[in-house]
Formats: sequence, structure tokens, C-alpha cells
Amino acid sequence: MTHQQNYGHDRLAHYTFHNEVLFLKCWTNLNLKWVEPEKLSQLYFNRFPQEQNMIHLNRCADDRHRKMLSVNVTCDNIKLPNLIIVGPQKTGTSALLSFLKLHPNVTSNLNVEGSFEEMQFFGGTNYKKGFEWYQSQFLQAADNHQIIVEKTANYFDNPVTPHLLSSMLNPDSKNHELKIIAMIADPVDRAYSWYQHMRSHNDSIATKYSPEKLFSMLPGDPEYEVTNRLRQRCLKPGFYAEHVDRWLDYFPPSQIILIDAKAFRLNPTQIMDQLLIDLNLPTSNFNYATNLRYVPEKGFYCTIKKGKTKCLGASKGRKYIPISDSLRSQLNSYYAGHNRALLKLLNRYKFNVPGWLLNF
Ligand SMILES: Nc1ncnc2c1ncn2[C@@H]1O[C@H](COP(=O)(O)OS(=O)(=O)O)[C@@H](OP(=O)(O)O)[C@H]1O
Repeated sequence: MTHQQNYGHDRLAHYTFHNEVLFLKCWTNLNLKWVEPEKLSQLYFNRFPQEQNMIHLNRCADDRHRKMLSVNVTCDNIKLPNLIIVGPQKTGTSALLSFLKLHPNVTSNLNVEGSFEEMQFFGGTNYKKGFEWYQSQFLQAADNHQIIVEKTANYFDNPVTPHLLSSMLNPDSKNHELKIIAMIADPVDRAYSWYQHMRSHNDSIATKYSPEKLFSMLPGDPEYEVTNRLRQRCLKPGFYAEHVDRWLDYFPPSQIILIDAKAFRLNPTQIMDQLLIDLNLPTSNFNYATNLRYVPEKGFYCTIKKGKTKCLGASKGRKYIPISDSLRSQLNSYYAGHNRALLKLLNRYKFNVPGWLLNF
């Protein structure tokens, strides 16, 4: 059985359906019953619970669907991103976005209220707003904007994101235009940075438990459950092999760009100039040596706009006590298996191996 949506609301659908029913009645012993759609959907979703979540597609991607659109709906002004910075959180994704946006041929989405400038769309709180809302966030993109970029730093480890994102933005597997960027930082630094981020936001667990205590708790510990959410948010995004592997289920390696977050922090000029080449952006009238400046008080590079140095807000690059040697070595052991798996995966798909991973 099927339903009318499968025919894209084609006018022939009624005719096909009607005759299909007549055929079944005449030539089979099947007992056809009419069931209310709601009951039917309950039966269906009990059987296929994974399909309960809707998937938004790009209604303009398929010629046949475009032809069936109502006259009030147009595909003429559809602007969608062709570059997504997927995270993970605390790896320098905001700096990467701000550096990219310096290029005259790059733009990004409008600021989204309540989402810390991030779209939080694919698998996030805004997904229910649908395709119309998503594409309307990019309407300001002009013809000279060769790259339209969106950055949401927790896309990287959200298990549903690659599927939802590829369904809307990469519906034709022959479309190799869309690029996905992930920053690969030492997972120990990333975990510790997230812990410090939550602490600075007065998270009750992060302020109550030291990182040493938080990361050494074992199941069975009376405080394990109550602290587990924070621990998982610190640790899990750093299972890089698992997450990159999932992205590779939906995108070929040629569409994925992995950036060494440490190299980016120390020498963004070189990384960004290479990125312009990878993204086919013009380099004749723009280079990063004259658009970025190292700011010693901050400890990283900031942008130069109209002659003025502009660093990211106070929430990026906060001062906090460096991680202790003992905690670093404990977390290094924790991640050893994951890091070895990542090294293998990067070699298999011929990605560059970040410097910090060479010891594994
Ligand atoms: N150039 C430059 N400017 C600002 N910040 C930089 C830069 N390069 C790297 N970093 C480090 O990036 C860390 C924040 O990462 P994200 O922007 O990905 O964080 S977020 O997940 O979007 O909140 C943040 O980590 P912490 O220092 O641990 O807070 C920054 O140190």
C-alpha cells in the first residue's frame, strides 16, 4: 500500500488509487478495510518508530516537484548554504566562521534569536520550523556570495543531523557542491573546555564537582547519575571516529573538510588560505595575512575590519586554570581507543592527520 504523497500529489494519483483498489478486490482475497488515518498512523509508527520524526526536503530540488508547486510558491529566490561548519563545540568554530565571513564572497545566515547566533536546525530546536523558515534565513545572500555558510557546533555529534542535513541540502548524491567542515581538536582539551564553559555559566554540576571528580566517577557511584549528563556532554563529542564515520555514511570524503583545531589556533593564516583554495574562492584580491592579527592578551588571532582589530566576545578564550597533568593523562587513556580508531579512519580516507594525533 502507499499514500498519495508518494505520488507527489500528482493528479493521476486518484485514478491510480481507485483502479488499484478495484484490481485488488477483483483479483485477490485481501480483505480491504477503511481505517481512520490517525489509527492507521498509530499502527504504522508502532511498527516503525524511527519514522515518527518528519524529514524536511528541499521542495525546489526536484524538477517534478517544482512543476507541481502552487502558483504562489516560487523557487526563484531560494538561497541555501553550500558550506556547513558542524562543530564540534569548543574547537574554534566561531573564530572559523568569523574569519570566513571576512572574505567578500562569503556570507552566512541572519542572526537567530535565542540560539547564540546558531541556526540549531538539523536535529535541533528549530527543525520543526521547516524548510521555509530555514531558507528564509539566507535571503540576504547576494549573487556575488559564492559561499553561503551556516555554523551550528553541535551538529557534529548529533546522531540524526547527517541524515536530515543531507536530505535537504544534498538530495542529489551527484551534487558535490555542498561541503561539510569539522574541526578536530584534541578531545581532552575539548572536554575540559566544555567543562569550563559550563562552569562559567554557573552550571550547578560543573560548579559543584571538580573536573577530576567528575571524570573519575564510575557507574554505581551515588552521584554518577546526577552528574552523567554533563560528563557525557564533555566526553562524547570527542568520540571523533564514531561521528566522522556517521558523516561518511551520508557524504563522500571529497565533501568533508577536517581542520586541525590546534593548527588553526596557532596559525590560522595558513589554514584559512588553504581553505579558500579548497572552496574555490578567489585569492587574487584577498588573503588572510592582512586580515588577521595575533592579539597577545587574548592568546589567539582576531580579525581586522576597516583597520580595527576585532576579537570574539568574552565567552571565547576565557582564562581558566590549565588542565592538570594527571587529568590529562587520565583522559588520554580514556580516549586512546577512540583516537586510534580516528587515526585509522583518517588514513583510510586519506584525510590529513592532525599533529596532536600522531602520538597514538
Ligand atoms: N582565533 C580565535 N578566537 C577565539 N577563540 C578561538 C580562536 N582560536 C581558537 N579559539 C578557541 O575556540 C574555543 C571556542 O570554540 P567554539 O567557538 O567552537 O565554541 S562554541 O562551541 O561555539 O561555543 C575557545 O576555547 P576556550 O579557550 O577553551 O574557551 C577558544 O580558545
